[in-house]
Amino acid sequence: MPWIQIKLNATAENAEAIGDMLMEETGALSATFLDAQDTPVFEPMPGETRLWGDTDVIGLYDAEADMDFVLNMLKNSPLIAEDFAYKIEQLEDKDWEREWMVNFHPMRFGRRLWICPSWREAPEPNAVNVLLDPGLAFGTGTHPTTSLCLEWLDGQDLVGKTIIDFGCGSGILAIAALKLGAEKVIGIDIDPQAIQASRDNAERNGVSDKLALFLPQDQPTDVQADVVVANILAGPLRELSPVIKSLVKPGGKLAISGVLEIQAEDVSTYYSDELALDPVVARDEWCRISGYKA
Ligand SMILES: C[S@@+](CC[C@H](N)C(=O)[O-])C[C@H]1O[C@@H](n2cnc3c(N)ncnc32)[C@H](O)[C@@H]1O
Repeated sequence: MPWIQIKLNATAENAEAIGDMLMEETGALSATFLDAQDTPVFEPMPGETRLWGDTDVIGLYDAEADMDFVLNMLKNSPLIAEDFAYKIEQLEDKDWEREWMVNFHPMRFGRRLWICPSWREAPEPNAVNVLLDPGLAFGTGTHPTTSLCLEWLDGQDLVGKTIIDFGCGSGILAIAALKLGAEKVIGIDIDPQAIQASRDNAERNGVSDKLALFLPQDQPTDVQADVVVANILAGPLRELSPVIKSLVKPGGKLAISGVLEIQAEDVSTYYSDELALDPVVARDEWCRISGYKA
């Protein structure tokens, strides 16, 4: 079925009310919010909607909808100025949630490791290939923080090691570690969709028996690993630093990412008391902090 959409500009204060109005009073099938200025909002919690100061609201209708009626309702709404700017567009029918798949290609990280979309052919069948479908979870390798972690993992000797992937998302780092020879990985994530995506991807790669997945409240206590990776954000990395450091065995290694380059010095201070830190590695505006626990 083709669709028709109307896009109008709003603010963080009135965007949600306009979205509700489009759905409740004008018959929109969905209302979505788009940053009008391309300002990044990093990782909302599951179920949380964070809006930008300058937000576009998009109402989606089926192609038969009477857009004159919709416009009339909008013009008479106290939420919207009478001379508001809008754009109406016809959309082709697509699987929108999966649209990003078109641009997801096999990518190499470090020397040995390839991340390949599960629906494409692996270009180097003899390489260490991770077949991935992130589903609705974060982690395809295209984000600099993921690529920094993948390259770091590729540079480690993981054979026979135990790994903890804190904030596992699609399971990309956990599965890469297993394919690089790790004996066992524990993946932890606050998002049940991430746990599901990690489980599906582990199965796809034939490593489910070596990957244990937990929501944080269920994670085993008193575990330690040879290698810990945590690609979350500066806030949780600061807050959870005592926990994350305690997960690293003496003699083990840690890599954290999800940190902006300008936050690196500050975040490092939360880890430098227990780990000998390597030089920070940056890519675009992001970076990786890694270290060794004596
Ligand atoms: C940036 S993604 C990283 C995904 C994947 N590991 C990668 O490197 O691409 C961060 C993941 O951490 C999870 N996360 C955020 N805060 C967390 C917390 N406090 N405990 C566990 N997981 C968390 C998010 O749900 C998300 O799946």
